[in-house]
Amino acid sequence: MFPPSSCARLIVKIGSALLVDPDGSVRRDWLTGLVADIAARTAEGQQIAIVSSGAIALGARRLGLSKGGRASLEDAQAAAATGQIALSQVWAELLAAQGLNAAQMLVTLDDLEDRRRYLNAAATLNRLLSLKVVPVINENDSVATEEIRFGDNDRLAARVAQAAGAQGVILLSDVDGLYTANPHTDPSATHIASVARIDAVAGMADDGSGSGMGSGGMASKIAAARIATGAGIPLAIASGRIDHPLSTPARHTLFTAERTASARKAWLAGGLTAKGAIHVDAGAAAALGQGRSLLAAGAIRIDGGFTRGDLVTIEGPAGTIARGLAEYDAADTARLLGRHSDDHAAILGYAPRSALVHRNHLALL
Ligand SMILES: Nc1ncnc2c1ncn2[C@@H]1O[C@H](COP(=O)(O)OP(=O)(O)O)[C@@H](O)[C@H]1O
Ligand SMILES: N[C@@H](CCC(=O)OP(=O)(O)O)C(=O)O
Repeated sequence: MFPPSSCARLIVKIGSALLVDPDGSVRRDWLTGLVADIAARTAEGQQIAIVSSGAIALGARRLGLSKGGRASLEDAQAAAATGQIALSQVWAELLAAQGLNAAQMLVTLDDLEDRRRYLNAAATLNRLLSLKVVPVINENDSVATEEIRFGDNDRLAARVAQAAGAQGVILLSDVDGLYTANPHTDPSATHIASVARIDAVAGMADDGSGSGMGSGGMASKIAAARIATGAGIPLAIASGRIDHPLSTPARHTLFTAERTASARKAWLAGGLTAKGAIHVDAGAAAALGQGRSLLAAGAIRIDGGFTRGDLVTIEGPAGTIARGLAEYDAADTARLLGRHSDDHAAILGYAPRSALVHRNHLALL
């Protein structure tokens, strides 16, 4: 599928029904096979982050809560808190058996919508992946309130893909893709292999979760596809109802993303007003053109009073060359101008980011 081995960074989202049996136990054998796939890909150099659902389903069973723990927000939050610790334990154990370190990240909608927190989460993800750790991510259900919840991990996976600068997202579900209608209720529904225009398929999803365990359903997967492809990242919906789903070719639906660069550019530029500018020398301008991050050594001066996470333009000798998100506020950026990365800690007195604008958060114009 698309094929995932071609993505240097891949986000794999796993729905509740794949992780948890109806009796409330973890589907360990299946998960062991999936983790073996992850280990094989990691050994080949691919970086994989997992978005794992299942905390509520697992916790509800342990606490004996009705309606899968979804009778009330309080129940769901108690179930999530109880299930999450068990879920993390299983992931850590199975990944360790393959010689891999697991890292848990629990995030709320706010964490990825607020620029500064988004950048922090992105930096953490980036570091974990570069350290060959497997991040296991879920929504922080036990603290997120109803208004601010993602409520489904499909869209969370798409946002995580943006934050990680991933090249692909796979949503593993109990269904092998999008059909013209819900295949469980409409026998005439036919499978769709590829989607280029999301508006054309938006009406095909039933409300709610087919398995009754998750919360998203197909509608949230289509919403996730809109977010991912809008950021230039292709997304596939594939069945996890097979052993070794990441190494077995199988039918799936691929939402294609065209014009990656301009989609990213649109995402960065969309709705945001630049708060300042960083002027760079010709060497830095050339490095940006080759897809590198903006290092302080090539920066000459700044304009504006931006803070960390604000959109800034990057001005080369011949005019504006890029837009990106500042890793430091204006005062700290000014102190770092022209200085080598090794000196940053001594100048600022705190652990520095390596770049003024990271390439994952930079769009060339
Ligand atoms: N057009 C559609 N094509 C495929 N599945 C659909 C469609 N509309 C609704 N569904 C339902 O969506 C379900 C997948 O969503 P869900 O159960 O929430 O999975 P997950 O737990 O993997 O997020 C399918 O099993 C199916 O019942
Ligand atoms: N954060 C929730 C998962 C919510 C969710 O999206 O579930 P699913 O539709 O099965 O992927 C949990 O861990 O139970």
